[in-house]
Formats: sequence, C-alpha cells, structure tokens
Amino acid sequence: MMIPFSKMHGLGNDFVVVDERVARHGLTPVRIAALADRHRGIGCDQFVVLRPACREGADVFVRFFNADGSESGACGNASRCVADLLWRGDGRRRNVLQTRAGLLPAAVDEAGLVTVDMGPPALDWGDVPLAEPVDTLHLPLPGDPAAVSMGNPHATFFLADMLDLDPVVAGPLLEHDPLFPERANIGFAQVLSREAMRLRVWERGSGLTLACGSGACAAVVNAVRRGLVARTCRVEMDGGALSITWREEDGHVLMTGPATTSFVGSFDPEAYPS
Ligand SMILES: N[C@H](CCC[C@H](N)C(=O)O)C(=O)O
Repeated sequence: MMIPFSKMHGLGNDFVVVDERVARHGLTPVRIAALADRHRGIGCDQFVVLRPACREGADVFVRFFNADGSESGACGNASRCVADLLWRGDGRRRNVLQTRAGLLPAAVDEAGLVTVDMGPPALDWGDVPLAEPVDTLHLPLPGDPAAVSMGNPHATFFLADMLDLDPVVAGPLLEHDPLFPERANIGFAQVLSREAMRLRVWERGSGLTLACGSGACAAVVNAVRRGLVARTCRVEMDGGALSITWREEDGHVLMTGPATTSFVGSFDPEAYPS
C-alpha cells in the first residue's frame, strides 16, 4: 500500500511529513532511519507523523523522529511546516499543534511566514535533563556552555568566532557526553550584536543541519540569560534566518520564519526494513 507524504523544509532543515496511515505498517526506529536515509530512502533530517489530536483545543498531534529513528519532543522548523500544511489544507491561518512538549499555537501571516509559540524554556538541570545538579547557565564542560530544554535538550556554546570550533568534530562528542543522559542538540553561536547572532547546530540524532528551530530558541534564551542579546534576536543559520522572541510577560518563546513544501510523493513502507 502506498503512503503519501509531503517533503518540506524550514530553511533547509528538511522533513518527510506523513499522516497516521503509515503507523499501521509498523513505524520502527529502523524503518524511520531507512526512510530518512538520503541514498536508499526518501531522505530527511526528521520524519514527522501527524495524527488526530487527543487534547482539547489542539488541531493535530505531531510526533518528530530524527534520522537515526530516535524521537524528539520538539522540532521548531517542522512545527512551522505542519502549521503551513494545515493552513493550506483547511484555510485557517491559526492552528494549535499538540506535541510531546505541549500545545503549540501557530499562525501563518499574510506574507506566508509562520510564527509558533514554542512555550517557555525549562531552565532547571533536571528538566533539560542533565545527569547531575549543576548551574545550567555554566555547565562544567570545556567551553562553558549553557543548557535549556525547549521540549528537547540543548547546549549552547558561545564562540568569539564560528571558526573556532568545527561542529562536525565537536558535535558528536558533545551530543553523547555523559552529562546529557538523553543526549543533546549542540549549538555553536557567535553573537553579532544585541539583536543578532550566527548559529550552527549539531542536532541530536540527525547531525549538522542547515537550520534548527528549537536550537535557535535555546540559543537566544541562553544568550539573554547571559546578558548577551536583547529578548528579540535574529538568528542567522546556514540555511537562513529566524526571528526569536523570549517574551517577558509569560516567558514563552516565539519563533518566526518560513515553511516550504518541496514536493509530494508516495512510498511503500513494506519496501523498507523494520
Ligand atoms: N534533533 C532534535 C529534534 C529536531 C530539532 C530541529 N530540527 C528543530 O527545528 O527544532 C532533537 O532530537 O531534539
């Protein structure tokens, strides 16, 4: 049985988006990794599964799976893509995504840019999570990173120059550091001004991506906590820029940026190992 999918991306961070029909064929980590494979499968950074919402006030339940088959509670760029997909489907510019990290209100503006309320960051060590009670603003690691959770774990390193560290070399080691019992997404940031930063992210389970939405949120939260940037900051990544605001009134983090459908297709799940 062929399953339809939408191939989408947020600033080059790319996704295969399917609905729950795929789940009937057994969606194992092995099969997700095979589908995400860029040579033998469809290829993507994350595999996104839509199901009917089961919480009051939500329009859809979204699950995010990394290219290695692991599940994440949050994916900012994919959340914008799902909001865009819903708008194109039902004509409603405002929708609410149910995720493992909570209910995320989303809105598509007249220019087609999507804003997702990513909710409040979790700042306590136990919520990131970390393996021991430490100050999340200054982790006991070389490079003195800060850590938060945006529904998924992030560590942010602030570099004088982006060229000081190669994410492809440092990223995998840090992703698997014992301080991160659930691994972590590793951000490498260079503050450019009070209103702008450069960021590259080695993503847990997917490697270096062209953009990372939750990583951009985490980097701005960590930079504000350190007094490095204002609460609204432009985050410039290899694939493009997002606008992030850590709202003072309620502590929620708003992320605004584009969402793009590259193509649609279909695949036979049984053709992939499970
Ligand atoms: N690799 C992340 C999930 C995807 C995050 C990223 N693609 C985004 O846009 O937020 C994790 O395992 O927590």
